[in-house]
Amino acid sequence: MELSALEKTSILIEALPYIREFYGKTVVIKYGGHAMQSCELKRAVMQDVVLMHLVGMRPVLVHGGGPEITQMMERLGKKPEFIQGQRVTDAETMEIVEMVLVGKINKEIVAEINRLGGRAVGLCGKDGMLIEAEKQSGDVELGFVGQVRRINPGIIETLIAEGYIPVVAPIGVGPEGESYNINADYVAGELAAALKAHKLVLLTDVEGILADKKDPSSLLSAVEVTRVPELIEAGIISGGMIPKVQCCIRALEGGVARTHIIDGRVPHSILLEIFTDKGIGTMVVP
Ligand SMILES: Nc1ncnc2c1ncn2[C@@H]1O[C@H](COP(=O)(O)OP(=O)(O)O)[C@@H](O)[C@H]1O
Ligand SMILES: CC(=O)N[C@@H](CCC(=O)OP(=O)(O)O)C(=O)O
Repeated sequence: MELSALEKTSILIEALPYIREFYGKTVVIKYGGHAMQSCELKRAVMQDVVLMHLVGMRPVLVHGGGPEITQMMERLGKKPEFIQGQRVTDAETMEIVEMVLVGKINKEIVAEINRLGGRAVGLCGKDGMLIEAEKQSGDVELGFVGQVRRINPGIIETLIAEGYIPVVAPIGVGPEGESYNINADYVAGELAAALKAHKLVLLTDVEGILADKKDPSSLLSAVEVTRVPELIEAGIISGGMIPKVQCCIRALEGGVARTHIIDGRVPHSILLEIFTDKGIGTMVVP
């Protein structure tokens, strides 16, 4: 469908209030591996990020890449294993995780944003000591799975101030310089809190939080933080959705104004979320 010049102009004018609302505001976007399915979708996400930046927002992208890590492990003859949604990460797996996330996916995203006219810089938690981490505590032994000890957002703030779009791979650095594999959702929540972001948007492969996982029409458009424990207890929120809500809660506690879980399979879903009244997906609210 080709739009007329007048239609294009009116779309821009309708976006004005939203551009004004978000001008100069930091928006952290978590781009999950399951929403990286096709080249077209990847490009649409990068276009959204470039456009946000061009109209004066300050997007920061945190990416995952779980399915690609799994594929690479299988190619190298290793069997991926997950406990409570987290990858069991021995030393060899840690090397693979770092190669795939930092060496491959991070650089692909940076190259695509730059090709589209943005100026992206790729980082992992080791750069500027961005993500200080430690071995995850708990009953289960997950090897080099880490938890965030401290975010040092200085390097991100410097890049934003200089007009760059930071792209962050979720690898943390330990006291001895060792690498830790951290779920990208947790990194996004902690980073949004440390940056006092205006908004956190998590892109995933479902419509949002569903009351019935098999029924997309059961989408919960808003979920209050106080309801989350009972939803987890009842098995309504499970698996990969648990880190996502936890990450939203962490961000809200850290002063982030709005947190959203939206469908990354819908082209330009970030723009639909930001530039329309409708709102899509689930908003996690205090
Ligand atoms: N209540 C729920 N509503 C929607 N999805 C849910 C729910 N509970 C668990 N899930 C699962 O969470 C998954 C999203 O998490 P995950 O696979 O880790 O995505 P990503 O790669 O985007 O981080 C969904 O595909 C779905 O299987
Ligand atoms: C500890 C842990 O599980 N880390 C994740 C890191 C990548 C990630 O979070 O990717 P998605 O956002 O695509 O799920 C992993 O190894 O798969």
